[in-house]
Amino acid sequence: MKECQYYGICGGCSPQSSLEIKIKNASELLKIQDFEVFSLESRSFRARCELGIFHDSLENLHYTMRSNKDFIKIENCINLLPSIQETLPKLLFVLNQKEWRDFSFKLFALEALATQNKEILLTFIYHKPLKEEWKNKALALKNTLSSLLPFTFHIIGRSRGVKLALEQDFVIEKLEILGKEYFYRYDEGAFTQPNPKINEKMIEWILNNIEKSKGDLLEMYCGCGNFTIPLSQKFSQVLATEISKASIQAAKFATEANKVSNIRFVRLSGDECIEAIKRLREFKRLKGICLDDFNFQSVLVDPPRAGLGSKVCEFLSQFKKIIYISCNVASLKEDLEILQKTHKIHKFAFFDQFPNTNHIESGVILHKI
Ligand SMILES: C[S@@+](CC[C@H](N)C(=O)[O-])C[C@H]1O[C@@H](n2cnc3c(N)ncnc32)[C@H](O)[C@@H]1O
Repeated sequence: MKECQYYGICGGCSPQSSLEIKIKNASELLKIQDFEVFSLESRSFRARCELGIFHDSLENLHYTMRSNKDFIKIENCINLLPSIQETLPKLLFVLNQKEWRDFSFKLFALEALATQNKEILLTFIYHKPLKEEWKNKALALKNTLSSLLPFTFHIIGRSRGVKLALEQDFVIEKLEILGKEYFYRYDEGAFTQPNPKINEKMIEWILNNIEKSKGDLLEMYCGCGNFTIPLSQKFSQVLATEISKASIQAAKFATEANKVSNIRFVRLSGDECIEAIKRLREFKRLKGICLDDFNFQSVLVDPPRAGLGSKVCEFLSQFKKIIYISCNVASLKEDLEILQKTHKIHKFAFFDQFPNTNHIESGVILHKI
C-alpha cells in the first residue's frame, strides 16, 4: 500500500494490516488451525465510500477523510472501484465551476455506492434545507456527469429529515456465483457488502460447503437477500428475517428478479425472530406464513459487528447446522464459545473483505455434536 500518498494519514487504511498478520492474529484468537483463506485484489475493490467536503476560502471544494480529530484533504482513494475513482475528480471539477456554487452551498459530505456494472449512486448531504428545485440542478449534474463518463448515475440529496431522489434511490448489482448471474437491489442507506468480488467468493464458499437438504433454512440478518437467494437452491424452503424495511423490500425485489419462489422474507429483528419461532408472540408481519410448515434444520446468521450475543447463540443451539458469517473476530470469539458447547466447527474460512485495514471477515459452518 506504499503507493498511496495518504497511507497511514487519512485514517481509511491501517498500518500493520498485512493479510498474514491479520490471519495469524485472528486464528490465534479463535484458536483455529484448519481454515481456508480467500484474498483478491488489494486495490480497486471497494464499492462504497463516504467523504467529507471541505470549502476553502476561495469557495473551492475538496474531499476530506477524518483522521482522529483532523480532516485530511484527499484527491483519490485507490481502494475504490475504478468507476468511483474516475468519477471523483470529474465531479469535483464540475462542482468547482462558478455556476455550481448554489448546488454546493452547505454541502458537507458525499457518499458513493457503485456496482460492478457501472451504476453509481451519489448522495449529497447538506447542512441546509433542501427544496424541490434542488432536483433541477441535480438532473443537470447527472446529465453533465453522464456526458463526461461512461457510467449510469443516480443522484440523491439529503438534509436533516429530507431525502430527495431523482428517479431512484437504489442501484442494481449483478453478482456471478458459480457461473450463474444473480441480481440484487442495493438501496441507499441500507447495508450492502462493500467488496463485491470477495462477496461472490463468500457465497460460493457456503454453496460449496453445504449439502442439498430436504430441511428448511432460517436466516437472521438477511439484508437484501445476498446469501438467501443463491442458497435457497439448497433447501426446500427458506424463512429470511431482517430488521431493516428497505432491506426487506430489496430482498423481495431480488426474489422476483432471480425468479426464486421458495423464500419468505419478513421484517423481524433478531429478538422478534426468536419470539416468533418459539411461538411466544404473534406478528401481523407473519400473516399468510404458517411457521408449522417449516422444518428448520439449518440457520444462517450474518450479524452486525456486535455479533449475536448469548440469547441468539442459545437459540441457535437447536439447529443441526449453523452457518455464521462474521465481520468481527472479537464478537465471533465470544459467540463461538457458546456455540461450541453444542456444535463442532466443520469448516472455517477467512475472507479479506477489507484489505489494507485490520478487519477480516470469517465464515464458519458448525454441525451439531
Ligand atoms: C452484516 S449485515 C448482513 C446483511 C446480509 N447478510 C448481506 O450479506 O448483505 C447485518 C444486517 O443485520 C441487520 N440488523 C442489524 N441489527 C439487527 C437486528 N437487531 N435484528 C435483525 N437484523 C439486524 C442490518 O440491517 C444488516 O442488514
